[in-house]
Amino acid sequence: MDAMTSLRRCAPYLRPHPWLMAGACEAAFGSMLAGLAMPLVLQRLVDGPVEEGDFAALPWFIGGFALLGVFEAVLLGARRLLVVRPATRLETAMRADVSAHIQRLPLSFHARWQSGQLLSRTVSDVTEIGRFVAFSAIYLIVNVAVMAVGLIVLAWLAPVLALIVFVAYVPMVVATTVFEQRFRVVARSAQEVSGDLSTMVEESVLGVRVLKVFGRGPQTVRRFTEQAHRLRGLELRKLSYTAGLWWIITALPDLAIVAMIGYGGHSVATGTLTLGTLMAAVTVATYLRWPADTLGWLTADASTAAAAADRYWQVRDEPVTVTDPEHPRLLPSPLRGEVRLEDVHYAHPGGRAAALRGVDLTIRAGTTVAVVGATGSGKSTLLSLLSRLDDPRSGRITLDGVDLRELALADLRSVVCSAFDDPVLFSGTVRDNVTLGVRGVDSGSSLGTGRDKAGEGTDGDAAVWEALRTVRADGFVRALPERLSTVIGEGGLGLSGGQRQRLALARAILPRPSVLVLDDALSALDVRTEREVEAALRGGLSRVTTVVAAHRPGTLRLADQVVFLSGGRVAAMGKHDELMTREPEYRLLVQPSLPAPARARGADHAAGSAGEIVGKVETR
Ligand SMILES: Nc1ncnc2c1ncn2[C@@H]1O[C@H](COP(=O)(O)OP(=O)(O)OP(=O)(O)O)[C@@H](O)[C@H]1O
Repeated sequence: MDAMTSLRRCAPYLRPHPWLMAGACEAAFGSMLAGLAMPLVLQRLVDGPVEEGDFAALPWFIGGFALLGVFEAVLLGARRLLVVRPATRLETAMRADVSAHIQRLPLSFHARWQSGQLLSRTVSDVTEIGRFVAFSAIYLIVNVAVMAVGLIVLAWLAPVLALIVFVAYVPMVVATTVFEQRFRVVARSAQEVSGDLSTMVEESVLGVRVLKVFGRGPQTVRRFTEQAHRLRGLELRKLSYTAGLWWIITALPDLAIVAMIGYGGHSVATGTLTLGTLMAAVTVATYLRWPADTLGWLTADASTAAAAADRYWQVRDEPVTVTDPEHPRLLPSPLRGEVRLEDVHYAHPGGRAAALRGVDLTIRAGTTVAVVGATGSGKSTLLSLLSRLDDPRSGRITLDGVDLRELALADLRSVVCSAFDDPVLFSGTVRDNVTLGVRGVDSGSSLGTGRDKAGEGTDGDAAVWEALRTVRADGFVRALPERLSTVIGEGGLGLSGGQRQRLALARAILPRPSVLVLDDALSALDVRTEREVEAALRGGLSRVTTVVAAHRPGTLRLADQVVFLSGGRVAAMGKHDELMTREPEYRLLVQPSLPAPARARGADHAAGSAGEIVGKVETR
C-alpha cells in the first residue's frame, strides 16, 4: 500500500476532535495572514505619510502594526493549544489499538515478529505520526495556502514581480517531489534498523546470563555497534537529502528577491512603480521565504510519518485468526471438564512439517493425562491449542461437547488455565503476578495497576496464599521482605527457576480452572518438591482435568492415562506401566538406561531425541 494512503488511514483517529483540528488550521492560517498583511500596511505608510511628510497618521500605522503582531502571536498560541488534545489523543488511541491487536494475534504471529520491531512500531512510529499531525501536517497545508495567497497579493501589487517569484517556485516544487520520494525510502529503512536495534537491546538484556557465560558480550556489543553505525549512515543520508533540498529552497527565493529588487528598483527609478509597492512586494516575498524554506523539512516529516504509518498498519493489518464467535455459547453448567480432540491437524506457519497430524483423544473429566513424546513431537503445540492460543487447521477440540471456537475466549480462558516450563513473570509484585488470571482483578504493574498498595490481609490474599500453599511456594514468599507485596524484577530474575515456576503454577490454579494445562511446568523443581506439589495438586484439584506434558517416570506413573506422541500423532495410549512393557519406543524415551527396544517406531524421532532428553529424564 502507498505510504501516504497509510498516513491517511490514521485520519479517523482525529475524528473525535474535528473542530479542534480545523480550528488549529484556521489559527495557523490566520496568524500567517496577519504576518502577510504587514507589508500592505507598510506600503500605505511609505506611499502615504512618509512620501507626503505627514506624520500625524504615524501613530495609527504603528498601532496597526502592533495589532497585527499581537493577532499573529495570539493565533500561533491558539494553534498550539487547539492541536494538543487531538494529537495526543491520536497517539494514545493508536497505541492502545495496536497493543490490543498484538494481544489478539495468534502465537504464530509472535513467532514471526521480533519484539523490538513491535516496540518501535508501538512507541516511536506512533510518536512520529503524532508529531506530524500536531505540527507538520497543519503547516504543510497552511504554508501552501499562504504561498498561494502571497502570490495573489504580489500579483495584485505588481504582476511582473509575482511572476519572478512564481518562476522560482516551480523548480522548488519539482525538487521537493523528488526529495520526498527518495527520503521516504531511507526513512523507512532507518525505522526498520531502529526496530532491530530495540530487539538487540532487549535480547542482550534478557539473555545477559547466556551472553556472559559464553563470553559473547563483546560480539554482541560489536553487532550492536555495527547496527548503530548502519542507522547513523541512514540518518546521514537523510540529512544529505535534506541539505540538498535546503540548498535549492533557500537559494531560489533569495535569487527571486535579488531579481525583484533589480527589476523593481529600475521600475521605481523610471516611475512605473511606487517605492511603497516595491518595499511591500519585497517584504511579501521575504515573508514567503519561511513557508518556502520549511517545505523541505515539512515534506521530510511527512515522509517519515508516512513510513511510520506504513509500519504501524503492517502490524494492524495482520489478521486476528483466533477470534470470539459472533454468538458465543455459554459455558456448559455445571462444567465437568471433558476435553476431546477430534482428528486435529496443525501446522505452524513456516514450519517444515505438520506439528499435529490427526490427533484423536478423549480426556475424561477430572482425570490427569500426561502427554509424552520426543522433543519436537508436538506436545507444546497440542497443549497450546487447548486454550486456543491458535486453532487447529482442521478437526476440532471440544470442552464438554462444545467446540472451543463456539465459546467466548474470555470464558474459555477463565476455565482452562496454563503454566509453561518457561515461567514468564512480569515486573510487579508477587500478588500482581499470581492474580494475573483472576477475572476482575487488575493485576500486574506491567499492566498498569496500583492494587498492591492495598496491602496484605484481604480476602483475595487468602486465596492467593492458598494457591501458594498448594504449589509449595508459601514458604519462600513468606520469607520475602514484603511477602506478597514484594516487587519481583522483570522476568522474575530475583527468584530461582523453581520459585518462578511455582509462582506461575499458583497463577494457573488460582482462578480454580476446570482444565489445568501444565506444559513441563514443574521441570525446574527438585524431585522431592515436584512430588510434594503433585501430591498437593492431586489433593486440592482432584476434580480438575489436568493435561500435563512431562518426562519423569514419577509423574507419568501418577497419570490416569499417558498419551505417547510421535511425529505429531498419537502413537500409543495407556497407563505408564502398560506402555513400558508394550511400547519399546516409549520405554527408550522415558528410561533409556533399560535395554534397547527390538523395534523403534518413528526411529528418527526417538533415536535423535533420546540423547537430547537425557538431561530431563529422571530414573526412579
Ligand atoms: N513457531 C513455530 N514455527 C514453526 N515450527 C514450529 C514452531 N513451534 C514449533 N514448531 C515445530 O513444530 C513441531 C512440534 O513442536 P512442539 O514445540 O510442539 O514440540 P514439543 O514436543 O513440545 O517439543 P519439546 O519437548 O522440545 O518442547 C516441531 O517440529 C517444531 O520444530
